[in-house]
Amino acid sequence: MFPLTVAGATSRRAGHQLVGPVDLTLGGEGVTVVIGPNGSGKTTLLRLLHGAARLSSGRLDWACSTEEARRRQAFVFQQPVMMRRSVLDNIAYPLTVRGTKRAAARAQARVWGERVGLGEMLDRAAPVLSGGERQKLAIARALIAEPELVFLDEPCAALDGRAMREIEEILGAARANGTRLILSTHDMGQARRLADEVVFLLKGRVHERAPADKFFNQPETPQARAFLRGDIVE
Ligand SMILES: Nc1ncnc2c1ncn2[C@@H]1O[C@H](COP(=O)(O)OP(=O)(O)OP(=O)(O)O)[C@@H](O)[C@H]1O
Repeated sequence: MFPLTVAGATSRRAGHQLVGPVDLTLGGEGVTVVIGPNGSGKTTLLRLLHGAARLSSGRLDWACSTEEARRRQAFVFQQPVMMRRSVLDNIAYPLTVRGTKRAAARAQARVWGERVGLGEMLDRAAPVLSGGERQKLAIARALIAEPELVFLDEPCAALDGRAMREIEEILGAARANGTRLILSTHDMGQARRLADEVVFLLKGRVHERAPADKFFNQPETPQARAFLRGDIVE
């Protein structure tokens, strides 16, 4: 499915350009972390790449058909939606909608639930989970169908250090397993820990893109330097 080639992509709403034009080529390996100030377009860009937001102009070309690419990717939303069923059934859901028999889907969900540290909670109702537990559920549910690419929009927003560390470990294991990850974060510590490369957005456009080492040690633009210092960048 890779590379994904994005050319002149824009997203407009009610006459306002939210994102773009964006030109990017994304290869099939590693972790891309999208950073930028509030409102710079991180969520919109991830949704555009995933096909969950409409392209107003420009192109988005996968190496395979768009339908095939959609089947091979998953998206973890900032506030994951939980069905009013057990944790186990929520994790199993992507398999059951793909036609896997219920018992097999639940057996596989048990494996993934344990892998993300929810082994003790599989029979609980999903809506009562804490924020960190919900994120773990959402990640297990995203990974269970073994997608090649997973988008995560602020996967650790409002989580404490321990929950963040656990989720980063899960993402590290997915990366080591060959899963391509594209995620947004406000947390520069997390960006440094996870990123192979950084895409820095400003006003809906890619302001700077670089390998993580280069971006964090020698950012090219004054805006990226200011952002990394924690200054207000608009
Ligand atoms: N459905 C929408 N209709 C109109 N404007 C929108 C819509 N969704 C997002 N926007 C606007 O588009 C811009 C980019 O928003 P987006 O949520 O992508 O930014 P972000 O970088 O993810 O922000 P944050 O860091 O605050 O989550 C913002 O100005 C936002 O107000």
